[in-house]
Amino acid sequence: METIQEHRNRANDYVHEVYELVKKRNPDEKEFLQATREIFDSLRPVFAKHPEYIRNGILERITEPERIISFRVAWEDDKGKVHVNRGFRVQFNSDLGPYKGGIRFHPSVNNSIMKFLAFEQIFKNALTGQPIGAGKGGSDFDPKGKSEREIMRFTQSFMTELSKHIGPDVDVPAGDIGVGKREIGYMFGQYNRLKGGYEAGVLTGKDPNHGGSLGRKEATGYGTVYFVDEMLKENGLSFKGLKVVVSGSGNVSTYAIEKAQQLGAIVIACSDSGGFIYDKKGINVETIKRLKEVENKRIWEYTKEHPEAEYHEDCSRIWSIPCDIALPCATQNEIDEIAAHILIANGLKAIGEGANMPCNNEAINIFIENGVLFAPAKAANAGGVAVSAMEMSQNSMRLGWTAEEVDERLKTVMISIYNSCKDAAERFGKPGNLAMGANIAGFLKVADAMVAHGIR
Ligand SMILES: NC(=O)C1=CN([C@@H]2O[C@H](COP(=O)(O)OP(=O)(O)OC[C@H]3O[C@@H](n4cnc5c(N)ncnc54)[C@H](O)[C@@H]3O)[C@@H](O)[C@H]2O)C=CC1
Ligand SMILES: O=C(O)CCC(=O)C(=O)O
Repeated sequence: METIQEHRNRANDYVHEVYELVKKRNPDEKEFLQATREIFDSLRPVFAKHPEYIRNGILERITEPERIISFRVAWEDDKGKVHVNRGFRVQFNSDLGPYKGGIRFHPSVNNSIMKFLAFEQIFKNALTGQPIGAGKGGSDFDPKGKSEREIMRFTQSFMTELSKHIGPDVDVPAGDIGVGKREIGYMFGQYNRLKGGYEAGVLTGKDPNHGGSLGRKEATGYGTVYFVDEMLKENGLSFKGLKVVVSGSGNVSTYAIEKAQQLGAIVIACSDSGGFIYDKKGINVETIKRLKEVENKRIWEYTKEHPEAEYHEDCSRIWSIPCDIALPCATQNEIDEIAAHILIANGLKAIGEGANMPCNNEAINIFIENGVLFAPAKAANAGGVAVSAMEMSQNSMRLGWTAEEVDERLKTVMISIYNSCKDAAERFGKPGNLAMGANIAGFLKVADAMVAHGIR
């Protein structure tokens, strides 16, 4: 009989050994290594209790994508000049369903960023309880400054290659940074043109007037706020009257601002990659929607209509504004240890990750050690992909649910994810640590499926 200590030692050795292997195999992929490190640190108690996962090589397998597709995307600009970008789709894990995850168009896109995003998606998608595997894709194409027609031509060229690798039961992409319902519309049109039919379930995040689900646009931001609200309630707090800072002003940020305001919060700041606005009376979210969704303008233009608001360059300084709740909803690694210390010194009570991996691992530890309520991305931003899975269901059934019905289902999913994280954290000896709870609860679901499906 092995002692508990022997189980622990074996689990630690296993985690250490596999992490070294992952590092050796992916030496230059810093975002991917950051994401795997964060998961690995949470899973030690799981391997101490479940040696069968060690026997089945789950960590070795779950950190290697099932498939990575990388391809050339050539397109012509309005002046007839030819450009070449690189396209990616990382099909990471299909043990729970078809690969599912967004497409990002941003100049920073590379193998490491695609892999970290697809890896995070494994655990997030498992937490939703819906039958979806994990993937992510994108291109280093920069949509900034491109004309409508250039975006259409690029997107069609991107889909011409991607279409060979996706399908409603194979891989179902959606939007992410730089990809909204316009780009999804062009991709959907091109996919169906190439296939010679109409496969509604091949993409989600479509326009609700053309095969999409009501409520998908709002789902990630609303879902983040529902999750944080549940966490606040459990700790005797609520959004009412609290000051909130939200980074970004895109899809996730806008609807996080809207829902936080509906719950009584005063949202005092938001940003874009150029800088941030500070409006101490509260941001006018309708102005943000018009500026960003309709007019495609920069955030500083807000101050033209709201002269009481201040604009500051350097978006990273948004975290020096004193607030009770921070909702980072823009991009990865926007909060480091310095920003974390500033937020805490200014009285931060809670943080909800709307973006993927917006806090680095040091910042997460600092928040948790200092008693800040921490809602981790894999759980808190899962509302978007959860409603995407609902869009897939509606497409299969060839019917559409009302916005109220989708919102009710979203709320139920977010509360259920909260409870799964809370229960897993308690069961594995770290009550209240939702980051660890999310990693463990998501992992257990996928690991059991991987054992059941055999070594492959
Ligand atoms: N769209 C979705 O349903 C989901 C998105 N996410 C994540 O949420 C984050 C935001 O995605 P979306 O809102 O869809 O993208 P988006 O393209 O609609 O908006 C991104 C926003 O962030 C701003 N931004 C970019 N870099 C910035 C920086 N360094 N500092 C401040 N602002 C910056 C942009 O100007 C823009 O306002 C990403 O991490 C994405 O992976 C996560 C789950 C689902
Ligand atoms: O809705 C989806 O399929 C993808 C959402 C996504 O990319 C994410 O959760 O990060």
